[in-house]
Amino acid sequence: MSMDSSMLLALLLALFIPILLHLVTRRKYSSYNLPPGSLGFPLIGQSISLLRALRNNTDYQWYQDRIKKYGPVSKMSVFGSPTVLLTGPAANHFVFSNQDLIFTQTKAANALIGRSLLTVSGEELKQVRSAVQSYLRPDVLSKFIWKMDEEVRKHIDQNWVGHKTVTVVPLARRLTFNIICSVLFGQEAGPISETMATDFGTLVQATLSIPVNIPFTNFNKGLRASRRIRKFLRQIAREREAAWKQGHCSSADDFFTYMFALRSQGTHFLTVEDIVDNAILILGAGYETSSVLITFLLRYLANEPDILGKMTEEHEEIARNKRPNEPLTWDDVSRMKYTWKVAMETLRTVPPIFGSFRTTIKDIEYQGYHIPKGWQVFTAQILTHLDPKFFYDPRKFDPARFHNQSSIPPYCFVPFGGGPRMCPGNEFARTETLVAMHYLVRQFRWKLCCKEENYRKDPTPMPVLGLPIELEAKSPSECARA
Ligand code: HEM
Repeated sequence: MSMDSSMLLALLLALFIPILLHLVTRRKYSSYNLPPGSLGFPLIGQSISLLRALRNNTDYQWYQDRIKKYGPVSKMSVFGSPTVLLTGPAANHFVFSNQDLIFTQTKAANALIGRSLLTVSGEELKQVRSAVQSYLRPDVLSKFIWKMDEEVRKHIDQNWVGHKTVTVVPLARRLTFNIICSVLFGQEAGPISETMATDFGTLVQATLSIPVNIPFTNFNKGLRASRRIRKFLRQIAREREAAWKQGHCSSADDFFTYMFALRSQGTHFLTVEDIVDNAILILGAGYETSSVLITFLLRYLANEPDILGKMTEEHEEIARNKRPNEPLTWDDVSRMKYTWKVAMETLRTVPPIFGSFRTTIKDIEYQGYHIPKGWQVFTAQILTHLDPKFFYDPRKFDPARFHNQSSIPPYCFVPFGGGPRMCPGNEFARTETLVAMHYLVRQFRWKLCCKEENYRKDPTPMPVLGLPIELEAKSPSECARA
């Protein structure tokens, strides 16, 4: 076939496939009132266009263009499935709470993470969710706060002190990974996190890849990393199980022992393999998201001297009541109220997770439109976070808007999602972020090396250069207790 004729064929296919698909869909769902919009090409649909918008950080405009064209409910096709984009707080509530919707995971994530909270359903889901959530609840976390404190100080001493410039993204990732390993694995967390850090980066990177196992693809690298992580954690879990059975460790020591103790009480029936898979989920879900928050806090604060000043005062006041080197307590963290408002404003403007996907388990209706069984529904957090109806002057970075949180209508501020699948790690993220900020703002001043550094969402937000900053250590009298 000549070049011209193959191009002609490609052009004809490009024209006719969407038309054909449109006719097939129309026929199959002739009695349905489907939302407006187009499903685009089979499999690809609007995925490339949405991913490109995320990468260029133009996703808000991308959604707005759709809303202008089709209204607040529209159909499209992303990540291999017909999908309905729903917008606004009522849509957030619907997606987070409707019982006919189940959590959607990419096929790649399923293969990489295994049989976790994300893949089970019914009674088993309730049991696993409650077990995982109970390990991350405030009264358990309050016992681990000294570990977070220790990890933050060690990290700062090793990676920040004595440096004139640092690149924040890799350091924030390393810090949050070390903290989560320390809280999940207890005493021997150091070598565990050393061994798994690189493989986890590869695994997380592969969760949105095309799930075809061809050598050297991201998916293939992710699978190999996931196998190594699983083998390593399985070995540790087995050792902990044996130690626990012999009474050599207690349920308060680490996540594995805690899960074995719950199992012995009949709270859940997970195998060692399942417990390992859930540990992989918690690690994967927890470290990158929190590192985004710390990164963007540092980015905003570099340009907001008044906000940084108020925050520093809050931390100095807390430090004044402590002995030198005394670790932070739960009570200290509860007093970091202004800092958490600054963090919430950061989460509003740069939510680490771009949206929530669910899959319908039967035909459902939303605002008069039918959404067939097996389709996805999707909401993007940024749509309510940047809507001037809910947040006055939404592009302005203004933590004061969180002074009166009851003025924010329900389901408008949803960085941690909502409903029964709301992030169980929200308190964990809050605590580690506040501990990290306590030591950073008291020990350093910093300037952005590149004032106009853009960021992309890949799919988590990330400054394109990794946020290099110039550091200046505060004098000992300025940070006597840090
Ligand atoms: C700033 C940090 C964080 C943000 C913004 C965040 C955000 C989210 C969101 C939006 C969801 C729900 C997604 C949906 O509804 O589709 C979620 C789920 C989840 N998060 Fe987080 N997260 C953060 C930190 C953490 C941490 C530190 C952990 C663990 C220690 C964690 C563990 C999880 C788990 C296990 C799920 C799945 C829950 C389920 O399927 O029921 N997250 N997170």
